[in-house]
Amino acid sequence: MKKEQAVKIKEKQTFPLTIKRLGINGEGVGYFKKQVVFVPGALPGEEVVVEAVKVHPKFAEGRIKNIRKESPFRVQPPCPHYEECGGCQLQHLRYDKQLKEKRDIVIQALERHTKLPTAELDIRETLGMEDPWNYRNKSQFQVGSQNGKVLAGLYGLNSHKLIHIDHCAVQHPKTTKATGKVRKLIEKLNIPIYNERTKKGIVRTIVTRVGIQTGELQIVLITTKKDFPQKEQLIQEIKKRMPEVKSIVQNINGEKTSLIFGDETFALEGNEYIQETLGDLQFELSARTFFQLNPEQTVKLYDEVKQAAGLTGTEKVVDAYCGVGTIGLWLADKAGEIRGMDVIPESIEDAKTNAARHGIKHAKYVTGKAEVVMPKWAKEGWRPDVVIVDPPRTGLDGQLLKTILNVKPKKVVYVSCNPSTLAKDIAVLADKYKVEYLQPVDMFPQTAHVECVVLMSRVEE
Ligand SMILES: C[S@@+](CC[C@H](N)C(=O)[O-])C[C@H]1O[C@@H](n2cnc3c(N)ncnc32)[C@H](O)[C@@H]1O
Repeated sequence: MKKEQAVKIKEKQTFPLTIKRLGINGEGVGYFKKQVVFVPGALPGEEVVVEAVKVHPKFAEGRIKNIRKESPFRVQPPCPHYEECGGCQLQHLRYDKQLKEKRDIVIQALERHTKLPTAELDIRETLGMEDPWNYRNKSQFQVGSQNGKVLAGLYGLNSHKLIHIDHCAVQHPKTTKATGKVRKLIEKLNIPIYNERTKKGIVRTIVTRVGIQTGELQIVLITTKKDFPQKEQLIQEIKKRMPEVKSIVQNINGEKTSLIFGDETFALEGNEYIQETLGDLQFELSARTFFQLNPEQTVKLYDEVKQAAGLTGTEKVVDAYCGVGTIGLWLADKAGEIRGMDVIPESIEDAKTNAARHGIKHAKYVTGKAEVVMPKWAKEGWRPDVVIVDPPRTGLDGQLLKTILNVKPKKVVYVSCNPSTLAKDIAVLADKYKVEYLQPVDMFPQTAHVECVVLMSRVEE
């Protein structure tokens, strides 16, 4: 029998659509004459009229023209920048439903990339927040100027238009307040702002991180050059007006790049780091180091990792992609030995300091790529019992997956911030590792992001 051909949607075509689910980026997903259509802002169960704005060979992107039947879970987004900003994708969905949809996003990724029977898997309810706002401990606001005014904020959704932000619904208010004060000082002192178009000027980005428990603030000025007019004045003014700032740091990025940080970082005033507390542990955080953005949820995430690892006090543990060593140190009282690695040298320095200050002697940290360091340890005959991985969104490198399969740890605990790469990596390990359970954790309420802790145990041979 001849296969039915999908009808091609045309650009600007308008058609009705029933939204079936949310896609990985939080967009509504529906099917029009067998073609998949992604519609930002549309919610499952809604009947919408959409206009096709872009047609690709395998899918189309649509824009809501009107909503014929609204989801009962649709709510008014509280943030005035929500429509144009693009930092959050789900503010228009009631929070308890966000948690359910995030679990569904994980299930969809597993169905797409693995052969696992998702209906039989233990996929737990997403762990959410009591108060899912103002949780982000770090802001990275681009700086721009308009009619002599200095602006600081984020680039708009799919655009290079800078959205000036004074209040952000998911940022901790201390970060936005501090950024606002620094922005005003830069304006007052007439310090040249970097222009994205002409590639001229000095100040590119203001990064502000707060220790939510300690109250300490760090300001990082990312500039194209080391020296600039009124630099000393700016430092003195920040010191005078913002006593809670414990660290003023400069990072130089003179490249024509969209990367935020350059390679050179140094303190201008105070320490190079701030301190933050998680549970009973204290951490030093340098400017370029990764530290979880939502400390309240981080405690839940790390407790889940600890429970999944199920250590008894003797095990050799790898904390791969360790950042400043947080996960390994969280588990240290139950581990025989911990080895961690990260590509950022400052993170490894912080990890060593953090271990030393807690008197943890059985943790060792090295700078390097997980996919290089793990095979080296294996070659030296060091075999871990438990491997914890917490990679960036790109997931695990093929070489690391191979090494895990070769060294045969009893357990792999996978902490993932991207369900697609998580599912692809699970598929590679699936013959030798049984997925015991998946625990989604909501580290980023109001966005489509979902974190997951997965326990996999080695199948007996
Ligand atoms: C999601 S963060 C996790 C950090 C840490 N586990 C935590 O909870 O704070 C990922 C970390 O992986 C590091 N990284 C990126 N690529 C890497 C690689 N190939 N090998 C080792 N570390 C890497 C980054 O510098 C970052 O610190």
